[in-house]
This record gives sequence, C-alpha cells and structure tokens, in this order.
Amino acid sequence: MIKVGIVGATGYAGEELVRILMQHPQSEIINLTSQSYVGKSYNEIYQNFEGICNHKCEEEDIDKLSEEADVIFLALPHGIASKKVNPSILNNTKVIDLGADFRIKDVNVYEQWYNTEHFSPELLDQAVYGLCEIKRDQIKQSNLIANPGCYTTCSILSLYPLMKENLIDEDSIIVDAKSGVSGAGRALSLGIHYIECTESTKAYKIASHRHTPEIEQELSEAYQKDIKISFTPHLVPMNRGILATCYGKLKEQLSWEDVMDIYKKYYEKEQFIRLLNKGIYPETRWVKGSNYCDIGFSLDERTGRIIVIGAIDNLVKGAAGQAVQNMNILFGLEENTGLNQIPMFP
Ligand SMILES: NC(=O)C1=CN([C@@H]2O[C@H](COP(=O)(O)OP(=O)(O)OC[C@H]3O[C@@H](n4cnc5c(N)ncnc54)[C@H](OP(=O)(O)O)[C@@H]3O)[C@@H](O)[C@H]2O)C=CC1
Ligand SMILES: CC(=O)N[C@@H](CCC(=O)OP(=O)(O)O)C(=O)O
Repeated sequence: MIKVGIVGATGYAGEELVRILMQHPQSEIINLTSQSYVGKSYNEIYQNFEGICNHKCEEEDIDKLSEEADVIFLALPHGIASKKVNPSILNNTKVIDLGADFRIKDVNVYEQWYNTEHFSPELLDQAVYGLCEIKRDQIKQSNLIANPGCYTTCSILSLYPLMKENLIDEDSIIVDAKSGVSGAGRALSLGIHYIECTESTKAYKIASHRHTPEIEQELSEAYQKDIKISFTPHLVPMNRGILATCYGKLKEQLSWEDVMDIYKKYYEKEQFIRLLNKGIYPETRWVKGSNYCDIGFSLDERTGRIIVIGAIDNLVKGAAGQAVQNMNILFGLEENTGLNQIPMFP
C-alpha cells in the first residue's frame, strides 16, 4: 500500500483527494492535516464521510510526515508550499503540489503574477509540470510534481495538438473559460456568497488572471516559440465544472476530419480524454465527478477560425483526480487506478 499524507485536507481539493484515495485500492491515508480543525474527525467536517473516514485532523508537521509517507499531497493556498518543501523532504518522499508554487518555471513571472515571494526557487528545475497526458515520461522521473491548475488543464489539453502541429496563428489565440464556484475554494469570501453569485455570470480578472502565464508557458513549449494568449475566466453559478472555449486562426485550410486525425494522433489512446463526434460539444454535466476531459471542435469557414471546446470537473481532472493520476504514474500503477468514476448525472 502507498502511504499517503494530505496537507490541507479540509479544503475542497483536499476533500476530493480524500474521496478518491479512500476508494483507491493501493493507497492508505495515514495523515490528514488542517489549520482550523485540528483534533476534529474528518466526518464531522464533511458528513458525507460518516462511517467512512473518521481520521482525526492533525496539526501539520511536514518534516515528520515525510519520514512516514510515501507521497504527500499539498492542497494549500498558493505561496505556502514554496515555504514548506525542501530538499530533505524530497529525499524522504514524493510531493504532489496541487497549488501553483512549482508550476511556473521563471520565478520572476511567478512573483509578478502571484504578487508574492517564492521561497524555494532552487527547486523549480526539479519540479515537473504534472499534465499527465503530455508529461508522463518526465513525471515518472521526478519526486516533485506541480499539479496543473483547473482552467489551465482544460485549456492546454484543448489546444495542445494544434500548437504541437504548428497549425494556429500564434497571435490569434483566445481562451474564454467558465468555472463553477468550488473553483474558488472553501474559504469565505464575499464574491462567492450565494446571493452574490447565483443567477448571474460574470467575467473576472480580465487580462490579469494568474492562469494566463501557465497556459502560455505550456503552449509555448508545444509550439516551440513564445506565444501570448487572451484569457478571460467567468464565474458561473454551478458547483463544479470548467468549460473552456478556445479560438484560433488556422494557418491552412483543414477539414473537420483532418483536425480529428490530428487530435487522434495525440489522444486516441488516452483513457481520460474523450474526443467527441462531429456536431457534439462538451458540457460540464457530462464530466462531473469524473477524471475525463471532453473535447469537441468546429471549423468556422467564414472567419478561418477553429473553435475548440473542452470540459472537465475542476475538482477532479482539474485538481485531485489529476493529482492521483500523477501518483499512479509515480508509483508505476495503471493510470486509471482508483479513477474510474463514471460522470454523475444529474
Ligand atoms: N478548488 C479548485 O477547483 C482547485 C484548487 N486548486 C488549488 O488547490 C489548492 C487548495 O485549493 P482549495 O481546496 O480550493 O482551497 P480551500 O480554501 O478550500 O482549502 C485550503 C486548505 O488549506 C488550508 N490552509 C489555508 N491556509 C493555510 C495556512 N496558512 N497554513 C496551512 N494550511 C492552510 C485550509 O485549512 P483549514 O480548512 O483548516 O482552514 C484548507 O485545508 C490551492 O492552491 C488551489 O489553487 C487547484 C485546482 C482546482
Ligand atoms: C472560480 C475561481 O475563483 N477559480 C479560481 C481558480 C484558481 C485555482 O483553483 O487555482 P489553481 O491555480 O490552483 O488552479 C480563480 O480564478 O482564482
């Protein structure tokens, strides 16, 4: 059994990790940490775990935990992991960070977009960006995984084949994305109070969202040239889900079937990516609770643009599910171990 510790287990991403790992046949949760709920049973915080998980939440001691756990998941607000992770922890165990601290390779870009100091820039080189379908060979070699963000997972997977094949004009990319409210986490904040966000949809952090440099970093690597994108996130009054609608101008005329062949080249064997048939487009409700990323596209002959749409569950493929997929890769398990949840509907 893989001994697992979860630091920040009481947030939404942490809860989803517990839900998935409790059903994972090869994992044993040995430690759940919290800041506000030390001493409380997990099922008292999240009653869905009544009779299933009564671990007591502990005060975090990551150095001690690293001596006992085979892998530690960090599900903390950004800016904390870079203070906690150090070479001695990484000598003892593997770390999968669900936050942003080790995703951006250029520390200046991180500090500028996150408006905070990075406390362990020397570890950035050894961290691997854990987008499983694209980086699995590097993930296998690493002991520090930067689990991608939710908007970014959906946007990068949707555009990656086109960028890799150099098919889009690099100045033309627009990602217009929507998120459910759980994307904002469990901590209280005015914008996510029921009355403030229900029955309304809004764009936010326009031309300034922190996932912009993360998407640019990974698409630039695929394209082998620095690109810039316009990225606009929206808050939608639903619990879970990301829908990313991505636009780009095609460099050459292609048929729908040509484009599908390109997507199949990269994703046909990927069990968590579902390429949808012509005329069928992703919806968040069809991936809810699962680790799937659904992708569909259309060609607009009038404008020469391709429009690719991706959908994921922000808490699963966008966070905990992908983190467990990374754990499976790190430990040489089948990638879908513990991750075969069928999307829940309604
Ligand atoms: N929500 C989502 O859809 C996604 C989230 N992520 C990332 O995952 C991470 C966690 O997000 P999420 O679960 O939504 O956030 P939450 O706010 O729901 O949870 C945060 C967790 O961190 C703990 N925590 C908060 N501050 C501190 C601190 N100063 N020291 C130690 N522990 C602390 C909280 O403990 P306590 O409850 O005891 O206060 C809680 O367990 C973030 O980096 C987020 O960006 C990534 C992709 C998607
Ligand atoms: C709806 C909502 O507020 N979403 C969050 C998503 C960020 C997130 O989850 O952070 P990661 O970088 O770790 O993915 C936001 O826009 O800040």
